[in-house]
Amino acid sequence: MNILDKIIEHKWTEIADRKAAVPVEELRRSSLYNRPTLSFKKYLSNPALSGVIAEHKRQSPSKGVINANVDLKQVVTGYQAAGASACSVLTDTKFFGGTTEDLLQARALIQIPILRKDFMVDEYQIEEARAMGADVILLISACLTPQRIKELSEYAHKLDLEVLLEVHNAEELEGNLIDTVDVIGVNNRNLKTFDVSIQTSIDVAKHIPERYIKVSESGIDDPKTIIELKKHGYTGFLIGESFMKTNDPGAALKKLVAESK
Ligand SMILES: O=P(O)(O)OC[C@@H](O)[C@@H](O)c1c[nH]c2ccccc12
Repeated sequence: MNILDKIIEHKWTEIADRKAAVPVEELRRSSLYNRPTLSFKKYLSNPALSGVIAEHKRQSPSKGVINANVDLKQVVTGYQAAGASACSVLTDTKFFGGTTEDLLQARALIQIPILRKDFMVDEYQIEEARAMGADVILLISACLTPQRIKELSEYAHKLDLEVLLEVHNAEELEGNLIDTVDVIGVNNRNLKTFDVSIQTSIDVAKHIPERYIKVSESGIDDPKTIIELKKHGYTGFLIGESFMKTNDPGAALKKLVAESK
């Protein structure tokens, strides 16, 4: 079993436990559930912002512990102050060391869109994302059928959440270009093997229709890479590790953005 299969297998157990602990009606009663959401697309296309979706990530299955002493407040407020277009917060606990509490805390601290970064396979998780104060969810093509991507993204839209569709190749893109998907992200990291190559974004770029904002995800740590990706039409950059491994992630973002202009 590859790592993605293991994560998804565990997700179903986690979802069953969470549904039993907190019924969906209770999620819908939470104070953040009806807040007006922020448009991820709008923030990503604001030229006054950097295009960076800056990620809060303590650990990952591929890198182990990235930063054991992170202070979430310093990280997310630093990202916002440095011009992040949005913030991505990992909420998966078992594999990434994130929590629901992380997203709730981030929501209370920043005013830019927040992506709930998790492995979404069930509508209940979208309800949770709404109740946590997220604005956008991630749907990963590598672990969903086109039919499920359609259903989950329509569900997200009904709750006023936008959708970042993650693909890793042109085949995954095909059949998933539906109206309720808002932004296309190309993951440079293969979630089954952990291989990282920026070439993935370059290869897939030409298959993405013009109407979508293009985001390149993972393994970005160098201004030259951003400059190269921009040439291929990318205006969004999802970056975690290279910021999180420093003791001042906001400053690292500011430096990378300044150098890639
Ligand atoms: O830390 P990096 O290499 O900058 O990558 C960030 C982000 O792209 C990565 O965390 C990610 C992209 N897609 C995912 C899906 C699940 C978990 C994590 C991810």
